[in-house]
Amino acid sequence: MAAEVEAPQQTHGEEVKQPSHLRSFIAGGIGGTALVVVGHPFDTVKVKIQTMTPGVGPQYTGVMDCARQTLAQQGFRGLYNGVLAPLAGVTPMFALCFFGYSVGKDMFCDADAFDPHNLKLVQIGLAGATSAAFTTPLLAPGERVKCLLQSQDPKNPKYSGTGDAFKKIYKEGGLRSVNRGFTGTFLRDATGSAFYFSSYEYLKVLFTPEGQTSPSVVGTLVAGGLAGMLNWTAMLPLDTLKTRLQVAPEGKYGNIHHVFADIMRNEGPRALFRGFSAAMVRAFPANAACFFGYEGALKFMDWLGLD
Ligand SMILES: CC(=O)O[C@H](CC(=O)[O-])C[N+](C)(C)C
Repeated sequence: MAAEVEAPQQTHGEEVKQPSHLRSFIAGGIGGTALVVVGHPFDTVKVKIQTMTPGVGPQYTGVMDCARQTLAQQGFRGLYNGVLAPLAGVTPMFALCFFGYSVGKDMFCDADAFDPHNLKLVQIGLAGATSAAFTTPLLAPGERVKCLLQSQDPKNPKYSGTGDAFKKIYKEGGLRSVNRGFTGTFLRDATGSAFYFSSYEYLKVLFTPEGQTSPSVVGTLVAGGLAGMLNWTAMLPLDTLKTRLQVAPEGKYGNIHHVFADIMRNEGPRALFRGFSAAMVRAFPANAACFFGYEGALKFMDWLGLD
């Protein structure tokens, strides 16, 4: 059942070598750094548009206008405001995510699961979903605080920053409150990661020219970008449920089923996909960069002769 990690696999006469857990961890961290470096300006634009108040402060007509105004007023640095926090959080999170995927391959993938002529996408998807077990304990409390800070009233903020929010939430409801949305975060990421990794492996094979073992740089970028978009398409409804649960006043909802019932009753299913365009605009370039960084790091470790 378990895939022989690092051992070349005989698949229709072709060798498919999977990176070890350690190499996956390192390359995943580098992929995560690339994701933040490329994705952060898109995130800045998204947050500026989301938080724009009609008639008050700067007004933007759309994504391009917001990017243009920010560049004109603050220069390139303006698009990278606040980049250190995601860099510190996302890099280890992606290292754990790719490590978890590697562990998942051992658990769910047959030795020939990566045979390019017969990819076992369900097995690869299960391996991808496994990554959520590794990232959720780190991510869920971070998401709870991030969502509270992003959604609070800027004129009457309850929290002054990340540390303050952690302290106040803990004081109000202990660890249970800090971890509110844990199950939602796990379900969201397990679903997204199943699509993320299985679609990436599929597209990687699709874009690999006959007789070669890997796609071109453009092939890797397109495969990564599309995998990111599919990840977000699959996870967005769960992301909406998780976020609503995490920012709700104490006692409003018991779990994401209650949030789902409430949304269906009062807003309808479209509300589950709110923020879709903003997520897509960021997803392609950010995840293209992520897989470019990941594959590049693996090649670099090969070149250095590191096992
Ligand atoms: C929510 C999230 O972190 O999605 C990742 C891609 C992205 O755009 O940040 C993918 N994954 C869930 C596999 C970490």
